[in-house]
Amino acid sequence: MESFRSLEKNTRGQPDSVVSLAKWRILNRLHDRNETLYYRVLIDNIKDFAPIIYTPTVGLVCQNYSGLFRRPRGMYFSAKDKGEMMSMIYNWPAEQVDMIVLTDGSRILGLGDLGVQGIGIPIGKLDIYVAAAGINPQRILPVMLDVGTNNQRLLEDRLYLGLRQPRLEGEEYLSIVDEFMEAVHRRWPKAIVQFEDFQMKWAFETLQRYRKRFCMFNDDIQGTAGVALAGLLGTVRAQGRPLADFLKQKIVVVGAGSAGLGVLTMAMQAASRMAGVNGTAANNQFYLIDKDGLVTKERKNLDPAAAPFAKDPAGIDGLREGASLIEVLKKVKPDVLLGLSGVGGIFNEEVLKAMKESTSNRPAIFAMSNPTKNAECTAADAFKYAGDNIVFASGSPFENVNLGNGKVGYVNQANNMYLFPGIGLGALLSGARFITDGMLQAAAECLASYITDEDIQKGILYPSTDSIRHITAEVGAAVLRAAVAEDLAEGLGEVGPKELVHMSKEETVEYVTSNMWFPIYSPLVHEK
Ligand SMILES: NC(=O)c1ccc[n+]([C@@H]2O[C@H](COP(=O)([O-])OP(=O)(O)OC[C@H]3O[C@@H](n4cnc5c(N)ncnc54)[C@H](O)[C@@H]3O)[C@@H](O)[C@H]2O)c1
Ligand SMILES: O=C(O)C[C@H](O)C(=O)O
Ligand SMILES: [Mg+2]
Repeated sequence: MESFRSLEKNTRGQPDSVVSLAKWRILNRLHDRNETLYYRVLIDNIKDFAPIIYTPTVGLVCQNYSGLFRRPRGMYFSAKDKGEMMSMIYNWPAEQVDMIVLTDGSRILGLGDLGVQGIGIPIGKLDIYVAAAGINPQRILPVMLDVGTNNQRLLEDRLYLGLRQPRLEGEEYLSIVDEFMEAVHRRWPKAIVQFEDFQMKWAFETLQRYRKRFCMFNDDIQGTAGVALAGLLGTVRAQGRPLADFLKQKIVVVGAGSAGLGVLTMAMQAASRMAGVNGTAANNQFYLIDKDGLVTKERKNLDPAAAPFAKDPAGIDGLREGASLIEVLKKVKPDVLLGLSGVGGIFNEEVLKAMKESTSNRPAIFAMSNPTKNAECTAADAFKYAGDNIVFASGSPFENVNLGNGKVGYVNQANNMYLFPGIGLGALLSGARFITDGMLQAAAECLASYITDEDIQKGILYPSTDSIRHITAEVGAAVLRAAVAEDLAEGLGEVGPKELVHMSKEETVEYVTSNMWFPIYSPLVHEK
C-alpha cells in the first residue's frame, strides 16, 4: 500500500493512462507474487482498486495486453486445439473449478475486437468473483477462446499473442465453443460458465444454445439487465412515485446490442408482470434507437431480438423509421434515457438539454457504456445540462458532482458487477443444472430492494461498492432461494435439496456467507 500511495504522489500531473497502467502493474505483480495478500488488499480497498483491476483500467490493459504480458494467467483454447480440448481441460492442475469466465475477445467493453488481448476481462471479472462472492481463487478459471481476430492492427502487431487469422464464422466457430463446453461439463459438471464480451450475434446464439444444457449465463445480456432494471425501479422511487408507476415510465434505450436488448427484454417482462398482461401489450413505453436511429417495424432486416420493441410508425405521431435521438427526445420527453451504445459523448449538450424538458419531475440518465471514454456523457455534463435534480448512473465510475451550495449530484455506478457475482455464487450453491429467468429476476429484485428510501431520495440507486460482499451474499441467497422455489436446487456437497428447502431467508444468507472464501494465510505447521 505504501508503494501504491507513493506512486500516486510521484506521478501527479502525468497522463491518466500512464498512472492507471502503473497502478495496475503494482497490483498485477502482487497478484503473481502472493495471491493471499493480493486478494486481502483487494477486498479491503475494493472501492479504490476495482477501477484498476476492473472497469475502466482493465480496458486499457486489454488494449495493450501483448506488450504488458509477462506470464500467462488462465487458459487459452485456440482453433488449432480442436479435438484436444478434453485433454487440455483434464490437464488443468486444480482438482475442482467452480467459476469460469469465458470470452472470445470479439467485443471487449466498448473497445471492439481485441482478440486474445481480451483475456484481461475474464481475469478482472474473476477477481471480482473472489473479492465479492468469496469464490476460492484456486477454483476459478479465466478462459480465452482464440478463434482469430478481425482487428487488422493486431494482426500486424509483431507482439500480438493470438492466432493471426480472421475470426472463424458459422458452424466452424460454434463447433469450437461446443467442444469447450462439453469438455468443461465432463470434468466439472457443477461449474458455472459466464459468457462475457462476445459480439452480439454470438452472445444471443450461444445463450440460446446452451442455457438449457449447461449452468451458464451471459453477463452482458442478463447481468446488465438485472442491474439496469434495479436502477429503473429505483428511479420510480426517487421520483416519489409508487412502484406500479413503472408502467407509466417512458424509456428511451440507445443501443440495440446484447446489453440494450437484454435490458429491454427484462424491463418488459417486469412491466408485464406488474400489469398482468402479455409482453407485447406493454411495449408502448419503450423506444429503441440504434446506429440507424429509431427502430420501427419498417426497419429492413429487423433483428428478431429487437422486433418486440420496434415501433409502429403509424402509431407515433411524426416519428418516422430512423428518427434521430434528438427528434425522439423532443417528441417523447421521456422519463429515462439509457445508453448502451458504446459511443462516447453521444449524450451531448443538445441531448442533455432535451432531457431537461422531460415531463418527469426527476428525469434519469444512464450512461452505461464502458470504459469511461465510451460513456455516453460525463456525470458533470449530465448535471450541468440536464439539471440538478436528475438521477444519474454510469457504467464506469465518476466522482460525485459538486452542485454548489452544499448540494451533491450523486453518481451511481450501474455496472453488472452488482449482480454477476451473486448470480454465479447462488447458482453454484444451489447445484441447479441451469439458470432460469426466475433466478435472474430474484437477483434483480434483491438489488432493487437493497437501497433505503432515504438514500433513494438523494438519488442513490445502488449501494456503495464497499459493501459488495454483503450485497453479493444477499443476491446469492435470493438466487439460491429462487432455484429452490422452482424445484431445481440439487445442492452442493453435503448440503442437499432437503437442507436447502428448510432454510429460512436469514439462514440462506448465513449459509451463503459461510461459503465465502476469505484470504488468510494457511498455517504451514498444523498445531494439534
Ligand atoms: N454498465 C454495464 O454493466 C454494461 C454491461 C454490458 C455492456 N456495457 C457496455 O455497453 C456497450 C454496448 O455493449 P453491447 O454488448 O450491447 O454492444 P453491441 O455491439 O452488441 O451493441 C451496440 C449497439 O449500439 C448501437 N450504436 C452504435 N453506434 C450508435 C450511435 N451512434 N447511436 C445509437 N446507437 C448506436 C449499435 O447499432 C448496436 O445496436 C459497451 O460499451 C459495453 O461496455 C455496459
Ligand atoms: O465489464 C464491465 O465493466 C461491464 C460490462 O460487462 C461491459 O461489457 O461493459
Ligand atoms: Mg461485459
